[in-house]
Amino acid sequence: MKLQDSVIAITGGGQGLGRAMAEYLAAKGARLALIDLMPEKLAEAAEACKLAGSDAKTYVCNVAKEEDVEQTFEAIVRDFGQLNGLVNNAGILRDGLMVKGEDDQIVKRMELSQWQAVIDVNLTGVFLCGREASTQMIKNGDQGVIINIASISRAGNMGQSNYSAAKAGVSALVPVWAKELARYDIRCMGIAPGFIETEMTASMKPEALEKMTAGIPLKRMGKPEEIASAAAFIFENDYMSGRMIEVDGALRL
Ligand SMILES: NC(=O)C1=CN([C@@H]2O[C@H](COP(=O)(O)OP(=O)(O)OC[C@H]3O[C@@H](n4cnc5c(N)ncnc54)[C@H](O)[C@@H]3O)[C@@H](O)[C@H]2O)C=CC1
Ligand SMILES: CC(C)c1ccc(C(=O)O)c(O)c1O
Repeated sequence: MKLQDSVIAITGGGQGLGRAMAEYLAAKGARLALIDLMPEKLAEAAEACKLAGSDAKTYVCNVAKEEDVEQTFEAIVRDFGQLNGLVNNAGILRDGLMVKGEDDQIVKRMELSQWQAVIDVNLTGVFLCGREASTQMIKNGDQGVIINIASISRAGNMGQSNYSAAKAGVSALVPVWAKELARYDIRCMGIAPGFIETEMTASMKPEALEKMTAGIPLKRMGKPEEIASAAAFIFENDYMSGRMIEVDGALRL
């Protein structure tokens, strides 16, 4: 798929990896539909896309709410007249051990609400956006690509029952959608990033950062642009579908 003039929706496009992907794809001529909960962050990200040389519109939407997602994707096609890509990137963390022995007691450390919040956004949100984006692409007869952003945590990371389960789930959806949607000229791929430099990691204590990077074979965190260039590669290569690309500096959990 040519990125020039294609219309790509990015969830969680207001900051972090979502914004980095938006700016990168904008510089390659893609037109962006940025979806997020935070209107101020969306406005800043859209401005950055315009500075990068392209068009961007913003949509305030909770990806975990069916009605929000339906209205958003209808609005995107109304505004742009087409939809060629979706990056399912919005995600949250609510880490905690499942249970812990404390004194003589076993304490439940991960609340059901903590589990459900992550499943709602990171798994159900991906399903809802994938379903609505593909519905609009098919209705409109648009060639399309869906990219699910997973994580190396999909392999199972301590303290992340909720997050690992959701990321394993969105990885499993990749071959399912690749098979179901191929007949409509829609491809589906996933990216599983390792530790990437973001505002969150920038605010970590230097000792903690050093300890974390020491465990990465390439001895550094990834850069947001390295995730963005993987996304661009997927959009531009029409024979890629149904697979995960791991961008993690060779780290295995
Ligand atoms: N930063 C990292 O090192 C890694 C990140 N990832 C994944 O990459 C993706 C992006 O991560 P970051 O940029 O670091 O996160 P971030 O927290 O900086 O940005 C996430 C964005 O998603 C939005 N968002 C959250 N819940 C939402 C909802 N219900 N509806 C709409 N928007 C919502 C937030 O407002 C925010 O703008 C996530 O899926 C994360 O799991 C995976 C591996 C490593
Ligand atoms: C444990 C993995 C690599 C990880 C680390 C940090 C974030 C984040 O800040 O959002 C993630 O989403 C992760 O998957």
